[in-house]
Amino acid sequence: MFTNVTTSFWQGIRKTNPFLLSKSFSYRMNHFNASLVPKDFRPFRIGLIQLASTSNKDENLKNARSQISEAVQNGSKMVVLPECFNSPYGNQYFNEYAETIEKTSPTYNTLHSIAKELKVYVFGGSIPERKDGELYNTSMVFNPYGDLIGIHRKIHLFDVDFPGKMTFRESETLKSGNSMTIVETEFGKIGLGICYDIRFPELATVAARNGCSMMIYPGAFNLTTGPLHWELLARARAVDNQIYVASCSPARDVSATYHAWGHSTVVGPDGVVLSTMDEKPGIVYADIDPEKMASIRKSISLYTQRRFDIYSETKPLKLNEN
Ligand SMILES: NC(=O)CC(=O)C(=O)O
Repeated sequence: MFTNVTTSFWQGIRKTNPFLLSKSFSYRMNHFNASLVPKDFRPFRIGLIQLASTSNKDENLKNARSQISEAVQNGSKMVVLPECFNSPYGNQYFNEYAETIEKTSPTYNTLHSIAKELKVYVFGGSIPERKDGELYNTSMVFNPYGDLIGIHRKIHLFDVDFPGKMTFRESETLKSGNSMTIVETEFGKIGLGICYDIRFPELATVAARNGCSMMIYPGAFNLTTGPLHWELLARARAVDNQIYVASCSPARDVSATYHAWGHSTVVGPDGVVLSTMDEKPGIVYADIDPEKMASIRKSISLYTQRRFDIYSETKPLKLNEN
């Protein structure tokens, strides 16, 4: 009843103000809890491309194009590719496959043209990037006009040691990025991290406090860390911040030197897995809905209950030196 009265009041006003005829305005007017979500957040479908990456870059780029095309035909307005989607993942490959980020480079050129032709936001997984004599693990984001609207260089490098199981030291070949990345889209602001970045909750929290409705993480966990933490971390970042989280992995290739976990996943702002899959090639779809975020934020009001007076100051942990 209350909603009807409000709606007819605004319908009268809209006749006199063209701005109020905008899609954006009517979406917000019809959504009772819109004040609980970032003001630019709109509904859309996302498609995570769990690509079967090989050692053949041209083949990977062709395959990415055909999978993105399928995702767009199925209604995706935003697509995500996996970490190192156009090369094998490993220190021994980064230098050979690295590209500079410029219009003539094969991956830039392909992602730019896919985005433009298919009119879709492309979160281009990541590639080994060469810049000023250094190598980075870098993600490019293109809007539906084909413009490059974001570059994220993996901040936290994957240096881990599980004795007898797996050891990986990205820092042997890569340099770490030095800045956070938030891209502005017509569906709202999206924060971007690459794989190991998901383990650092501050990144997602700062992005969420800066108006991001979603974090996207191209990633390639493995058969040791995947079953342990892949889903847990995506759900944790979502529930901590009451935002959407999407993690996009390559499909598993048991003939490669690194075996990706797969299981690309989208988690809702309530921490529940919305959509996921196994380790094979495929596409994970999810409908991203501001109303769902408003609903969980209304039920559990973390945003008004935080006690910054108690814990706003954070300092690095001091460990014993010996
Ligand atoms: N590959 C990564 O960067 C991270 C990973 O596999 C993990 O954190 O586990």
